[in-house]
Formats: sequence, structure tokens, C-alpha cells
Amino acid sequence: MTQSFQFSLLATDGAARRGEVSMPRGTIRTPAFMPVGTAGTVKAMYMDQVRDLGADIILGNTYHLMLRPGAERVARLGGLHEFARWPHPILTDSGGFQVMSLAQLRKLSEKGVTFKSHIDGVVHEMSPERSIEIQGLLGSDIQMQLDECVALPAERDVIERSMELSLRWADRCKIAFGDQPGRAMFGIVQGGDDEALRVRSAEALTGLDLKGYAVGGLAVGEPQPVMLAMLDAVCPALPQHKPRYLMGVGTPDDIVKSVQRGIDMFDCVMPTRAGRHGLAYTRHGKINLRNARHAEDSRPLDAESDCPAARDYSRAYLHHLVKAGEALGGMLLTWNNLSYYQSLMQGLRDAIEAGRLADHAAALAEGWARGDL
Ligand SMILES: C=CCOC(=O)Nc1nc2cc3[nH]c(NC)nc3cc2c(=O)[nH]1
Repeated sequence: MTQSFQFSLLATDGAARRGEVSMPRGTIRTPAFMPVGTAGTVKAMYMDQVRDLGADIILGNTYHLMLRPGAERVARLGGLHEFARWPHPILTDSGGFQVMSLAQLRKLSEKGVTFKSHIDGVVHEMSPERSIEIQGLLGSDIQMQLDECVALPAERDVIERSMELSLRWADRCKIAFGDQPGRAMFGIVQGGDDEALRVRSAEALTGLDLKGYAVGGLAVGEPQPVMLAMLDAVCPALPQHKPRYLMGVGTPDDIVKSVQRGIDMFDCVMPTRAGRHGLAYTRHGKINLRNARHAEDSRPLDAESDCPAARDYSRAYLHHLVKAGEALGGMLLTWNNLSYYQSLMQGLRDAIEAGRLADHAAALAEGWARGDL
């Protein structure tokens, strides 16, 4: 067990990388998918299940946890790992993105963001320094800088000023983070859909010599080709021997294409949120269990899966649970979806090691396109 934060590159296949992030609380096998545990829980899952599916790390959301139950309270109770009974690595976001998407009456200035809680209306000030302090109180292993995710489309000068603000905040977060052995603070590359601004952001953050780099400001509704073009510009401008994290991504197809462009870490609410809404991700593509065509289909989602939720329950039963609004419906589909996402990541890790990622990606896409026979 290491007391430091080390990223090692084990294999490459084109721009794709197979690596490992070793930290005191455990090792993260990359490419990695991080289930989202917003308020200290991966919704509809027990933490043991999340671990058994192969997750090496989960996400916690600073915005939610600072509002309820409160960062100081979590610290008094031993930190988020103890509180939520997840002893492995946790990555927390800085809260900036969620403030801008969830909070009421928010104001952004050089100082930071000021906002009213969507829960009780209390006004909060979140500076880069306070964001890092909160993430430290939670006990986060990988902390994110406070950043601004500019809404697209936007004028180039608006994107530029926003990107430059995030760079100044990255510097302040680095100073606030200080020296926390075994923990890391990641910078966030911004720059909207402008390749030159993206490269400037990546190069400036590289100059801060951070432990890892996230790519933000994407998966906010832009077409996939735009997102991929930004990755083609950004990844070569980032250090080879530091992990790269694409925030909020994505569908299985997004993940495969982003791994092929050099991304190592992902988080997305898709598998968990979709599961609660009756949607199953499988190697044959998506299956909407709300659809009446499943009402008498006695087949499981995937007879060859080693996940009981995919192998042991009929689509008819899942359809019934979803239509009846039964809690077990969301539980089984979340279990299936996270199982599928982790098996997708394991397949990508194996394919990169074997130097056959292109063929593996083609086979995956064929399975999704063939649909559910
Ligand atoms: C855990 C992540 C660390 O988050 C931050 O601290 N800031 C941040 N979060 C984002 C989250 C995103 N989700 C999507 N699509 C679903 N796009 C996103 C973009 C950002 C972003 O530009 N910044």
C-alpha cells in the first residue's frame, strides 16, 4: 500500500492508455468508470454491491453534501468514507458545476460563487479555498478545483474570460490544497468548443504540475463530434504520465470513443439514473422496460451475464416492477447497468493490454447496433 499518489502507464494502444492510479485507500484500474454517489450513496445500491461489480472509486458531490448533512458534520462523524462505509478512493467535485445547474440565485465573481441552497434557501459563499476546505473535511482522496463551466454556445471572448478565471481558480486551489500526501487535486481544462482556448487551458494547467487533469465543459448538450474534437486537441497537450478525467461522460459509445482518444477516468449518472427510470444498458444496446413489448417476454436481459439482475429475472417481471413503480425495479436495473458499465471498462482495459482496441470497439458497436434480437 502506498502512502503517495502514483499513476503508472502499463500499456498503450494508439492514443488509448491502460494504467493504474495507486493511492493509500486503493488502486484505480484505468480506464475507469466512477459510479456517482451524489449525497454519499450510489442510489438504489449497497456499497458492497458497487464494489463487487468492480468499481475502484466512486464520486461524491460537494454541493449536495455541503448543504446536507454539512461538511463539518461529516468530518465530526469521521469523514465520508466512514459515514458511507466506502473505504476505497472517493473523488469529489468542487461543486461549481452543480451550483450553476441546481442552486437558485447564484452569483459568480472573481471571489467565487454565491448561491442560495435549493433545500432551505440559506445563502452560501463558495470560494476556491472554501471548496478545497469542504473536500478536505469530507476526506476526499481526489479533489477538484473550483471551475466555471461556461454554457455553450458562447462568444469566443466569453469562453476565453471564463477559461482564464478557471485558471486563476486552479492556482488558488493548488495553494489551498497545499501538501496532502496520498491525496490529489486535479485541475479542470476549460475552453468551450474552441480548440485553441482548450490547448491554452491544458498547457497552463500543465504548468501548475498537478497530479491529474479533468476535461470539463463537455457533455453539456454538444454533438458528440464536437466533444471528440476537443479531446483530439486537449489530450496531446496534457502530460502523458498523469491521469485524464472526462467529467460527466457518458454513454457506452461516448466512453469507448473517448478512451480511444486518451481519456482514463469517467463519471456519469447515466447508468444509475436511467436504471431508476426503467432503462437497461446491455451489450445489445438499450432496452426500455417500460415498453409493453416486454410484458410477456420470459427472457432475462442477458443470459450470459454474471450479474443476477441481468441473468435471473425475466423482462416481463422487470416490466411489471417498472410499471408498478416498485422499488425493486430501479434496484435491479441500476444493478444491471452498473454491472454492464464495469464489464465495459474491464473489456476496454483487456483490449488495450492486448493491443486489439480497434477490433474490440468495432465488435461493441456491432452488438449495440444489432439491438435486442
Ligand atoms: C465531478 C466533477 C468535478 O466537477 C467540477 O468540480 N466541475 C465541473 N463538473 C462538471 C460536470 C459535468 N457533467 C457534465 N455532463 C453530464 N459536464 C460537466 C462539466 C463539468 C465541468 O466543466 N466542471
